[in-house]
Amino acid sequence: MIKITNLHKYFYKGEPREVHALNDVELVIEDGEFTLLNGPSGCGKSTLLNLIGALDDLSEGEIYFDDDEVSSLGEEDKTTLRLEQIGFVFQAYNLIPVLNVKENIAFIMRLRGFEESFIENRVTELAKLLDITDKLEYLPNNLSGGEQQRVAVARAVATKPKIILADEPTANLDSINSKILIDMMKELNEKEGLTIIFASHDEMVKENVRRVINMYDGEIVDG
Ligand SMILES: Nc1ncnc2c1ncn2[C@@H]1O[C@H](COP(=O)(O)OP(=O)(O)OP(=O)(O)O)[C@@H](O)[C@H]1O
Repeated sequence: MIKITNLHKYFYKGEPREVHALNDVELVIEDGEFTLLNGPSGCGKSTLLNLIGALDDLSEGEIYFDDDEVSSLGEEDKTTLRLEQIGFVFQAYNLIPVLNVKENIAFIMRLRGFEESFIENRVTELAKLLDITDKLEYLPNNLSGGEQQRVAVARAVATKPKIILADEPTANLDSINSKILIDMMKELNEKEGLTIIFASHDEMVKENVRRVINMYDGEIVDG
């Protein structure tokens, strides 16, 4: 469970233009949720996702992963938390261009020292689920955007993290590929019990998630 209490985030753009990007956010996200942070550009979706993912420091408040309060962790523990418990999917795929699809999917598993036999099986399993089995030897540049994003999802879920944070994952995809991606993520959510949190203003995502958290001007309006 993720529990967020009294969360504020300020950015300093040089005095006096201080940005209050998140304003007293209170939120509980249960294990296994398939949830969207929804709202207009600038309302704070990415900021909230980055704080949940321990990619940025909060200004005030607490974010709990079960019993661990994230902001009180040292840098090393935050890195471990990110590596072991969270998978990230970004708008810009962020695949490693010199590694083929198989190596990209295996990347975090290798970083964490997983057994080669586990890695082989997991790559095969995910490639099947995400329909990229015939692309495993390709370099990312030779794939379509939809395929690249599916590789990014496979890489993010490979180590079986508890949570996937997906920031505008469909922003560069057409509607057909967006739907394919969302359906595949839904299947992963159901099959592997992953908690998935999207930040997006894509209607397609909105129509397919189970919970919509509406944000406006740094606040949670409902959801
Ligand atoms: N690094 C930063 N420095 C200064 N201000 C920032 C920074 N990052 C975000 N902001 C500001 O914080 C507010 C929230 O931004 P955020 O990117 O979280 O919104 P968003 O809802 O994700 O928007 P979008 O849908 O356009 O990605 C905005 O006013 C933005 O300009």
